[in-house]
Amino acid sequence: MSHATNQFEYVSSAMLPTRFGQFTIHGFVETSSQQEHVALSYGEWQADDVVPIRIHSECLTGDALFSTRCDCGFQLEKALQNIVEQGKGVLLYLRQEGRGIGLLNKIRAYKLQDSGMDTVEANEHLGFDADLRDYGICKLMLETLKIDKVALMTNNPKKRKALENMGINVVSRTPIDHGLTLDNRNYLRTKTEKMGHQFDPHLFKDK
Ligand SMILES: Nc1nc2c(ncn2[C@@H]2O[C@H](COP(=O)(O)OP(=O)(O)OP(=O)(O)O)[C@@H](O)[C@H]2O)c(=O)[nH]1
Ligand SMILES: [Zn+2]
Repeated sequence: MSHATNQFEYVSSAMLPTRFGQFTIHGFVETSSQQEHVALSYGEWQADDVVPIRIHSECLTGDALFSTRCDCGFQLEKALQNIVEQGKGVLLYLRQEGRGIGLLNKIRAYKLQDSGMDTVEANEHLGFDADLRDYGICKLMLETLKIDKVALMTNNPKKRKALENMGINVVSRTPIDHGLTLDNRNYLRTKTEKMGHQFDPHLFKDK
């Protein structure tokens, strides 16, 4: 089965047992760039159901290498747990490393942050906007999985807006504020103050 749209294509699905439960992995490709993306689904739903989803942007360091410099790994784990606890849901795992600047540029940006810049200043110093991500593929992913209405796990209002602009019905938003560490406190504070992320400001009160 192959489902083509302008830019994205569904490729194939297979079972994916995980530490959290039995998921199915669905592969998609962005035809112009050949960038590969995946969605992990769990459980079953009817066409009219509100399905919990998490849109997660790739972070090799946080997702796979146990970094505490950001909150990504913690959020990824929590999202999969939440989905299993709710009995159904989908993780859309988008390969937009470093908010779209790529892994090696993220390492360059980290180096600048090591010498005092914040995450936004570092991106700008390298000549990038603070956030280059595109959520267009989510539409095909959700269509392929027969989902119209979603309960979105995020702290980032831009993701909600991106989905709504594509005609997806975002019925609710749940915060996913897990993974505050001493190493990422300033980073999370910058996301809240400069990028509009909806973290509880009390999290950053000086200890
Ligand atoms: N350019 C850059 N990217 C980063 C940095 N730290 C984490 N990232 C990337 O940021 C992306 C995750 O974005 P976040 O801003 O943490 O969170 P979000 O996905 O917008 O929002 P939530 O849904 O609330 O998690 C991943 O692709 C990470 O690789 C950094 O300092 N610089
Ligand atoms: Zn990260």
